[in-house]
Amino acid sequence: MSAQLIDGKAAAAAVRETVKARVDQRLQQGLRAPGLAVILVGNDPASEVYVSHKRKDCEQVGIISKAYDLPDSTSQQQLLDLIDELNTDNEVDGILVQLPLPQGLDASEILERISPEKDVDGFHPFNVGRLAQRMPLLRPCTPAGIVDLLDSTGEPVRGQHAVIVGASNIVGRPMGLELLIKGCTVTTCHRFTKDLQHHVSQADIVVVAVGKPGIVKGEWIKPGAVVIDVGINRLEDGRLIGDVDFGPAAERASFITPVPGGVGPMTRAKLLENTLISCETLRK
Ligand SMILES: Nc1nc2c(c(=O)[nH]1)N[C@@H](CN(C=O)c1ccc(C(=O)N[C@@H](CCC(=O)O)C(=O)O)cc1)CN2
Repeated sequence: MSAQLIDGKAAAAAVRETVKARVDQRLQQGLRAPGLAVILVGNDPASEVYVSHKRKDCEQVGIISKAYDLPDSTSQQQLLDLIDELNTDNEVDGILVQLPLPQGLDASEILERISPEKDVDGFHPFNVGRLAQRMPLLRPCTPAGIVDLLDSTGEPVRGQHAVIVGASNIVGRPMGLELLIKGCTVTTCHRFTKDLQHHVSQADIVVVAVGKPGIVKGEWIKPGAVVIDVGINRLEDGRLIGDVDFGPAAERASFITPVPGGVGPMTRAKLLENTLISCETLRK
């Protein structure tokens, strides 16, 4: 492997430390700790793991997390009512609804019900619109974390050709908006893209967020490119792998994120940062 690994765990630890220092300062000033409501509906095993990690992260930095573990049978109206209640709860700065939601629930309607200033996932159309207009307030956590990881390499980002594989609302689309703000020329590939290899092989920066192991082959990577792998795929033997063929890609890339230990930890750290931003600047 010739690429340097981008250490998401270390970067996330640094973000947590900054958030914790600020929370401690608030407490010393007699201010309340930030509060985050974490809503989990159903029993998707991966979501249960992510939510429990998020709750532990909160504890570590002094954010008060309130747990709402709801059954699979929760109705759209019950979830909307809970969000209405949390929107007016003065001790709640952030509301997070873990995705995916069970079938039958309309995630768009639910996410849009969250007050934009409590939307710590940054998924509300208001926050996406702010990002699109280069005036971000609460930024979607995964793309915001990736920007920090790119900056941490010390490589130039402005003027680079970034190719994003995957056009989801959570990652691909806001990633494009973040990279436009950073001054990249952005290409977004998706399920109808005709020649994925052609686009990926042109990229100085490749961000892959599809959820399909091996969708990007190592030999497609332009020598010296920076590779960011957002995919988290669990194999039958329990191992986690990304969307990119890691070994061959690492032979060609200058920097690459590992899975696990790359983008995932930063996604969680950015949630803490957003909760602090909401508490300190948006809800004062
Ligand atoms: N409401 C949200 N739902 C979902 C989001 C999101 O940002 N907001 N993103 C993903 C899942 N996700 C966060 O919720 C997430 C996934 C993975 C990790 C992570 O730390 N991964 C570790 C490995 C963890 C493991 O052992 O399974 C790593 O990559 O090192 C954090 C957050 C979908 N839903």
